[in-house]
Amino acid sequence: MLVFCTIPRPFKFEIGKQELNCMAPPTTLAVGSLVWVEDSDIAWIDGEVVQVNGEDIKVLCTSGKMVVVKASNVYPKDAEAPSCGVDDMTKLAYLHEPSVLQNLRSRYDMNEIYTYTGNILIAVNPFRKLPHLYDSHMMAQYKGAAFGELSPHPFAVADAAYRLMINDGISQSILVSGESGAGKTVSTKLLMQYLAYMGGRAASEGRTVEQQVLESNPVLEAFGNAKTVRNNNSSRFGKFVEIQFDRRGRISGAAVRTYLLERSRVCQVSDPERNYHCFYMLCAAPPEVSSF
Ligand SMILES: Nc1ncnc2c1ncn2[C@@H]1O[C@H](COP(=O)(O)OP(=O)(O)OP(=O)(O)O)[C@@H](O)[C@H]1O
Repeated sequence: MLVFCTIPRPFKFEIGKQELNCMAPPTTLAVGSLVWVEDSDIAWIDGEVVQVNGEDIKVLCTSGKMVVVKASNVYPKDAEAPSCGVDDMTKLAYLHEPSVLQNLRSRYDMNEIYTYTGNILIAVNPFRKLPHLYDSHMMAQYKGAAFGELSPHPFAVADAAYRLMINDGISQSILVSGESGAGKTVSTKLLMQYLAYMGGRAASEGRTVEQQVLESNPVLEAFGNAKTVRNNNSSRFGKFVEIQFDRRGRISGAAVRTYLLERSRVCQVSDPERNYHCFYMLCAAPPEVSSF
């Protein structure tokens, strides 16, 4: 059995600063060291230490600005980090917030929206369609490939879970987490699409379970999704998707459990947000459907 759980989170950088600091090797700051300092406009900016005066560090930023910051607020920068980033952040010399963000940004600039941190997949929402990433050719490539062998991808996560389930005979779960609009719903659909590909039955066998699960999404979204300031199709409920497989690894059943629907939205919506899609669909439907 495979389950997915989508959990909306408040906006927060996933890996806490403290935790990351612990992972960074101790560094000595000296004149000439390359560092990251916090910036009110662009979050983090890199620069070079030009003066060390006890706890006070003077940094010449790449923007040309000179700042004085406390040594505890300065993070070392890896001068040898590849400009195209790394596909697994455990390869970074420093695993602190600016280094992680810089790596994600470098990859994003090259249309690489997925990055691993060990066996965790980080997805950066591209806010545009990238169909070549998800076609059947791509699914065929990930089928049976060792985790980490190909570029980071939700298909690799789904494939690893599927194979663990088949080989070890133990149920697997995939947790999809992120702030509103991060791409949880899209990622979950991709995972389901891949599992339907792996465990699906031939079209000749009639309307299959995986088809029914994928087709249930628009209905669930009509009643549980709404436009918010962060996302035009925001899920206002948590979702627990369970997919059951038979011994041969073919999908035999599925269950979708929903919880914590934001019920107050039905009677109270603040502009420019909207009520649940189903109400607008009913109003837009031809009279014979809406009077049904
Ligand atoms: N991998 C992707 N490729 C292209 N567009 C994406 C991708 N992921 C997300 N998007 C875009 O971002 C929008 C928001 O994503 P999604 O609805 O999955 O967010 P969410 O995390 O489920 O948000 P919420 O918690 O509000 O429901 C999608 O409607 C889609 O337009």
